[in-house]
Amino acid sequence: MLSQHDLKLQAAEAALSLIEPMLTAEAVIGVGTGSTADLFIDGLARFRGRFRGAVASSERSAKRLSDLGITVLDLNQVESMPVYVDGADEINASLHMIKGGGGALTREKIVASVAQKFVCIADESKLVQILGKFPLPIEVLPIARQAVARVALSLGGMPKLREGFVTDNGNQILDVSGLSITDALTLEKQLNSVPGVVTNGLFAIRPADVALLATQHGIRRL
Ligand SMILES: O=C(CO)[C@H](O)[C@H](O)COP(=O)(O)O
Repeated sequence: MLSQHDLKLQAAEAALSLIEPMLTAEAVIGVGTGSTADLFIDGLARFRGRFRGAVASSERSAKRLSDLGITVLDLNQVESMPVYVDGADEINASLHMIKGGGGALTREKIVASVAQKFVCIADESKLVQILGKFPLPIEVLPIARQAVARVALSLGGMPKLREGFVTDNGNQILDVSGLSITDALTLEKQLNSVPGVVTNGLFAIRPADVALLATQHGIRRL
């Protein structure tokens, strides 16, 4: 029986096999945040020198990349990226996701938006029919915390401030539980239109292109 760590490693290795042909001297790889992304970063170090560098979606991933000798580029230095690889907290069959369990949702969304392909890596437990069991993170400007919380309540959610947590952008996170998200695209747009919301953790406007989900019997590709 494979542990969750083994499954995450399996997904990370599957992504490395998928992206290996994209590693050229000019290629910049977009790299996500979280325990599965960490395993991807560790494996990416094997290919150091075969690609230009990486753009990270968090300070944490940037440090891990540079500690392993991978060049970390600022997104402003990069025009295009063949691929962005990241984990998810939940993913559905439409490849819509909830992300931001690690608090890096805004930079994740920005880096993913520049990449040609978004590869989601996760263990199969992240696959759900309906998004929303995992509390939806919303990054908010501190001044807007209560105002955004009231909007979340009006939508049927239960917002909770992520205590003692500050994002890489200096903002706060509300984790909203109790939402049954049947139309992720509409909710993503609706929440992003609330003043003070930096972004929310729904990835439906820009879903994944491929999901590599590790199971006890190998990789399931969606
Ligand atoms: O969105 C994220 C971080 O903001 C992560 O991708 C998500 O939380 C999954 O993390 P893990 O790979 O540790 O399960």
